[in-house]
Amino acid sequence: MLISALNPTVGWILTSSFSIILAGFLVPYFRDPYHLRKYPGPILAKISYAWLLWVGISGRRSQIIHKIHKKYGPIIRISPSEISFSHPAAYSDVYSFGKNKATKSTFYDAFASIGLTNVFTSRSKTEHSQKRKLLHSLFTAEIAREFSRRTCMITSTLLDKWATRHVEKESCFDCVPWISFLALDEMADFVFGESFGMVTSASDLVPAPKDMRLGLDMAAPPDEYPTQHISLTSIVSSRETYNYLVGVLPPWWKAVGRRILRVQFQASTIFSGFVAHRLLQRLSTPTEAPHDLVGRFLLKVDAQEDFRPESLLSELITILVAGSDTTRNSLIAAIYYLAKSSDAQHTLHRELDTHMSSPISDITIENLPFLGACLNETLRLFSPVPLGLPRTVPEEGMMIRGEHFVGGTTVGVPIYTIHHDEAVWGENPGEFRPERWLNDGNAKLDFAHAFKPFSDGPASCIGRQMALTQLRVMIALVFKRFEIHLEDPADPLRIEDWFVRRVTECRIGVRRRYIGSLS
Ligand code: HEM
Repeated sequence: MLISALNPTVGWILTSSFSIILAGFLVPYFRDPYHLRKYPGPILAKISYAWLLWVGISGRRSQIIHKIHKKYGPIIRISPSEISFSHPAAYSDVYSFGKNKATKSTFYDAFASIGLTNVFTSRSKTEHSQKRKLLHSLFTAEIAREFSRRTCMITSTLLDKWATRHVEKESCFDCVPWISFLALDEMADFVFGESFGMVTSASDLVPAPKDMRLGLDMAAPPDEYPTQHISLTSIVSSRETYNYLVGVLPPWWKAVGRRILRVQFQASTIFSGFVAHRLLQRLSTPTEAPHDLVGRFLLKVDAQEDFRPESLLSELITILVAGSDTTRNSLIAAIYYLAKSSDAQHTLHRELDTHMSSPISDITIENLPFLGACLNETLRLFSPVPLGLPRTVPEEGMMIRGEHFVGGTTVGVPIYTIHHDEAVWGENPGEFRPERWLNDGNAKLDFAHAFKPFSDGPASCIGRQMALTQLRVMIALVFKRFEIHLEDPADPLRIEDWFVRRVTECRIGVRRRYIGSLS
């Protein structure tokens, strides 16, 4: 009003701009192309993608969506085109195998590295199942068991370092960087047959090509171009932040997001160049009986003429991150919960002392009930991948929880929310209670329908066996060797929510229980 009175032209421009912007939000809302107007949700979420973006940026998406479900009910609208379901029964409707099931949404496009799709980013069902078939035999339970010996070795090196640096000095420390080194080293060993050496050097600085375009040139000899040292853990974190935030944006805003998040986008290129460099080094040292993923992959595709190293590179970029980020944060969470609950830690100590042999045997580790219960409870309570993995309803539409959704609608069931459902887990789903997983002989435990840390169906986690074996071994080794306490028992676990929940700090103290290393 004031501006109009002062200058009618400025006032007119402002009023018109405001009306156009408002119409831009309200016209799609009233046109309702996805027939979602009847579903409740925050008003801003119904008319604009800004709400979901804000929730993403806040780093608290899982808690906010969980709260919104409590407020508005089991089926809510979280963006103009997206619906979230909180009932565990919706999980199989959305994600299980089936003819007319939903496919991955455009959210996954942001995760495509070097311009090529991989098993994680393929949205076409046919392409996804081809890629999945090719990788399937590289992730068997047998391979996971074999790899557990390497996990033992690398973990024991880390625990030796803790013993000399922190037990002797009785000092508390942040275990996050250490466990980041451990998880990345293990994944490097699994993929390339050799760790990045981060645990040994107690540093995340690794050599990468100075010019990433050269690194990505699969024809360039890897040892002939100049390198620089990069901080691998910060590069991986920046890359994940970028992928997640650009992923949340609607397709026509993704280009803008890429410009705004230039620095994080660069991290993505640097990481791709680094992995390409490692892959080229690995390809230049052939082995006859390979025990790494690259070697096994090459044996498989040997007969195929159309093999391109770039397509293997694209898979490796994803596997290295998917396999390290998830296990790293899960292990830190397990350490935190056990350090906080002295009863649970003592029960675990007793079980490990009674049954765990040295050298560590895979079979004993697999059959330790309390260890298994601690791991399940961590994966439930922490929920390493917390969000409703976004799926697009196929053209012909689909039924979810008895409701029909039209083609193009995005749907998801937040894993964090079903992991905290009071109807399944009881009154205090926010508590760490490993006992809930132990059958006392009376109750029949039936949590499978509401326990989905690795998701379900054709795109569920391919590394599930690997992750479970690795985590069991690492938790067992850590607690066989040390008694762990939190520096400040009142400290909450500091978490940021991205695609994978990220622990930002966890300060602990360690006391020796066992002299020598178990490897
Ligand atoms: C605690 C550890 C882990 C958790 C909680 C976890 C969780 C998940 C989840 C929920 C998905 C589905 C994602 C989606 O549909 O968008 C997934 C997919 C995937 N995970 Fe894991 N993961 C873990 C460890 C691993 C490991 C160790 C590897 C590899 C070594 C791995 C490799 C993958 C790959 C390649 C996919 C894509 C599969 C596909 O789309 O077909 N993950 N993971």
